Amino acid sequence: MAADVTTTEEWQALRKHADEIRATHLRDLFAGDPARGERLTVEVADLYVDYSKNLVTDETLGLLTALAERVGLTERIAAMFAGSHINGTEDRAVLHTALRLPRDAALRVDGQDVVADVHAVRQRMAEFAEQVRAGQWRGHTGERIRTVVNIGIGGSDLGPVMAYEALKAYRDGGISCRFVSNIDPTDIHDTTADLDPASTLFVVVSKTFSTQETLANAHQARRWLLAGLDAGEEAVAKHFVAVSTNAPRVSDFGIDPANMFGFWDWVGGRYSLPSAVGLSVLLAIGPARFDELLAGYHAVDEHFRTAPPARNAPVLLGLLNIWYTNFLGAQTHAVLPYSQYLHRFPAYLQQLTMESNGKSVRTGGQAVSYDTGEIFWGEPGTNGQHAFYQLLHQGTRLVPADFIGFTEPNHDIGDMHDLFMSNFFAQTAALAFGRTAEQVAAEGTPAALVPHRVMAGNHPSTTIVADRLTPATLGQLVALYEHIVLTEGAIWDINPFDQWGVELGKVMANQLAPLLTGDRAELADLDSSTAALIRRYRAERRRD
Ligand SMILES: O=P(O)(O)OC[C@H]1O[C@H](O)[C@H](O)[C@@H](O)[C@@H]1O
Repeated sequence: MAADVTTTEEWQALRKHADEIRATHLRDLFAGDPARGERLTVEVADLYVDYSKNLVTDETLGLLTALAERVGLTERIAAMFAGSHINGTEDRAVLHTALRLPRDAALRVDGQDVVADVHAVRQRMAEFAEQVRAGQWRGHTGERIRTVVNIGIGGSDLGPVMAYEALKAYRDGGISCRFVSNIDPTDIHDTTADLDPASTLFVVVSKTFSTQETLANAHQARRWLLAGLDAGEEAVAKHFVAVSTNAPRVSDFGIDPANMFGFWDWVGGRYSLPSAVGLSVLLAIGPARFDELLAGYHAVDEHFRTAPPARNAPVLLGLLNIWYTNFLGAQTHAVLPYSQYLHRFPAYLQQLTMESNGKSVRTGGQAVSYDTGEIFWGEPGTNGQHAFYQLLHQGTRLVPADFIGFTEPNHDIGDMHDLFMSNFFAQTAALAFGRTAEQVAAEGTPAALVPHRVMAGNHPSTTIVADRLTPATLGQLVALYEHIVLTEGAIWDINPFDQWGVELGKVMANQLAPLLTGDRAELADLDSSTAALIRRYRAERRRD
């Protein structure tokens, strides 16, 4: 059993060192090292990562990488790539990296040729997508498919919707996508309201094919389709395909297994975008672009697998997050993409990071004695600037922030992109260096206002820049964050690949459902709050 990480000398050294850093300002760190802004950077594939505006010195980075070595991070990375069952509570390998291995790679896990399996599904997906995009696959009435509705939730929704939105500039082939996730009936109602069933294809995505929300939405979609076409069950085959690991349940639903695209239990839902779960994105952008997305992921996988910790971008960024969470007291982490196309990226990262590392039990079953799981949040710039940046600049909390931007816009209009990016560069500089009382006074500010206009600075950020938002750079960004998650999980000695905490709410919702639908009346065994709420609800719904 591994020792509690807080008892290691590396952790203790970092704790002591944190006191020194608290007394240091980024202004001094930059003044003392004119090359800092170029030195504390790392390039990974097409991403330029500048971590110089973080509250660290070379000593901090040395101590953090020593901590990583102490907990065996390098071995853990190797174990993941090799297909060891590092998801201990479910006794599973963790192999989302295998989804993006090139065709000529070799990986056998538990006796299976994983690369051959992955590429066989990719091939079927590509062929299907080409048929739909070319108008060879048509709906029941002979109409071309124009709209794809992805029905799924959690990892079966957030990855596809994020990537579809991010890659809108690469859409071709005449297919647009919509996404239904919530069991709130307004979601499917509004999403289908103006659609023509004859030209609509539903992609039902569920790893387990047992998720209440997804099944309820899929059943409603089927009713909507058959009513709209005035057709019988035979129409389903041309308008429904499934993505799942569970073939029997897919066929129970009435989808022909020939129209199912599989994946494997070694792909966690929140890591599943590069599997068949990305089918709706593939339908929108085509197989060649989808391959570029996966190649982008793979480039960062290779970097993570082979680069030494001190030059390894996901390792460095993961360790910085540990530094802020466990030594400097940060509670949250802002992610601020300067790209409107990345507007769902923070929501996607919330599941990736918080469902992965929101754990309080170590791999061996002991309770943790330290904070885990950062709280990720954010909005695209510049919208965030006019909303919550005030707190980042002058509030009392430490909020490390990731700024993500692109040199070239997807649509170049006048000087708008230059104006946009001037905000991007200005914000990280303003956060880091602020404005002193002397500077504010020298501008002629009335004395009483000076304290209000002082910007303390010293607010840390990391800047990630790529030339352009492309399928490849999107894959690189996602893989970067996936591996940051693994790095943090290794330091915290938790399993980032299970999600037992989501279960209780699901079980209880299933128990309560008959009380709301009127199939069961007895409220006596409920707590008084829940019983009163349901009594009131039922009275309003006139079920009593
Ligand atoms: O893909 P599904 O099996 O339908 O699961 C959808 C989602 O359900 C859950 O509750 C899990 O917490 C998520 O990790 C998962 O992505």
